[in-house]
Amino acid sequence: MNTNFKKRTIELQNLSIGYCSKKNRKVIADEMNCAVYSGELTCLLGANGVGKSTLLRTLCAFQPKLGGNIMIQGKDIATYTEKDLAKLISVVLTDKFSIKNMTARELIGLGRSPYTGFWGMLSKEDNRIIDEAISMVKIENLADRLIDTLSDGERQKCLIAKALVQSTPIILLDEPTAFLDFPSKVELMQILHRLSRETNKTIFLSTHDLELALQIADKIWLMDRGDGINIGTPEDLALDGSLKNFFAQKDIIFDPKTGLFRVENDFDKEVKLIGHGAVYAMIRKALLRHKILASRDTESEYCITAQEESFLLMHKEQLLVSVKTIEELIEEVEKL
Ligand SMILES: Nc1ncnc2c1ncn2[C@@H]1O[C@H](COP(=O)(O)OP(=O)(O)OP(=O)(O)O)[C@@H](O)[C@H]1O
Repeated sequence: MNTNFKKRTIELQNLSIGYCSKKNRKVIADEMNCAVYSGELTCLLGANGVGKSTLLRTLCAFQPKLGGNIMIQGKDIATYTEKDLAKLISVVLTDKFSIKNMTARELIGLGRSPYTGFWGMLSKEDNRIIDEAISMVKIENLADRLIDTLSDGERQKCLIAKALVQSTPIILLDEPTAFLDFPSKVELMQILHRLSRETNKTIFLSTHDLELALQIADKIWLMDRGDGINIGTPEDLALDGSLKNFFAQKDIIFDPKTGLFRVENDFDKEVKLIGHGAVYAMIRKALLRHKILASRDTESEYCITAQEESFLLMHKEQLLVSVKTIEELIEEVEKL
């Protein structure tokens, strides 16, 4: 992809975000200087309460900034009218809402209102765009259902389709994968990634689905209360140690070799494991979960040999037992 094509569509200049009441000024994050680019899927990661939703709400002007500037396509956000902004930025937030007597298709159709006016009739072209979004998010079966009869995940998909029909160059989403089952999470992230590539849209979303974000996002924003915002490709952040430090927590290890997180178990038994491929990896994984370290490098009197159709448990040279499943193997090793 031609990188010149990427533009700084959202720019944070010395931005300070938070909440202000008559008595109180609560700064959530400040001195933010960074940009979100078009043609990229950018994922915002951070602990609960760090300010991800606050940042997203501030970037779409749903709540006032405390200081600094937000530039959208090179112009201060304050200079846009509400109507202009609706043609520039579509937003999916996490706020719960209740709508009676409206079908999913009608709700999605509201995404066209910047072009039709709220009560405006949908044109043939509007309906084509709505059909396209419904098929992109794969909710054809929900289109005629009433919104308040849908599950949280189904509703979330409708809101995403509504954002898509708004046909804006920028889409902001607050935890869009939160209510989705795993295949739907993967599918949605892939749709958003593809959309950013194919249509050069700027897509910026917050998520707690770390592994998915690390695999699919072009850029990651790590938001931290103390260290501010650290930005890079998932791979740069892995190599420079940022991810490791960011998630440094007891029992969670970021493995830069695989680029994945793993749960670090203490173990209280060690067994030598001979085998290879998926069987080796699965036995090792299952035993680790049971606090038993098993690897080819382990020194132990006990040894498991993974064969084609059975697993042999040996003590020195003597066969103790031969079993067929990992479940049986775990039972036997736990007896040692
Ligand atoms: N209306 C409000 N007034 C004052 N403080 C608020 C308000 N809304 C949120 N906060 C506080 O601002 C901080 C950031 O909240 P925010 O919802 O942005 O975090 P988040 O990173 O999105 O968290 P999560 O991952 O749990 O959704 C939190 O400490 C929260 O309690």
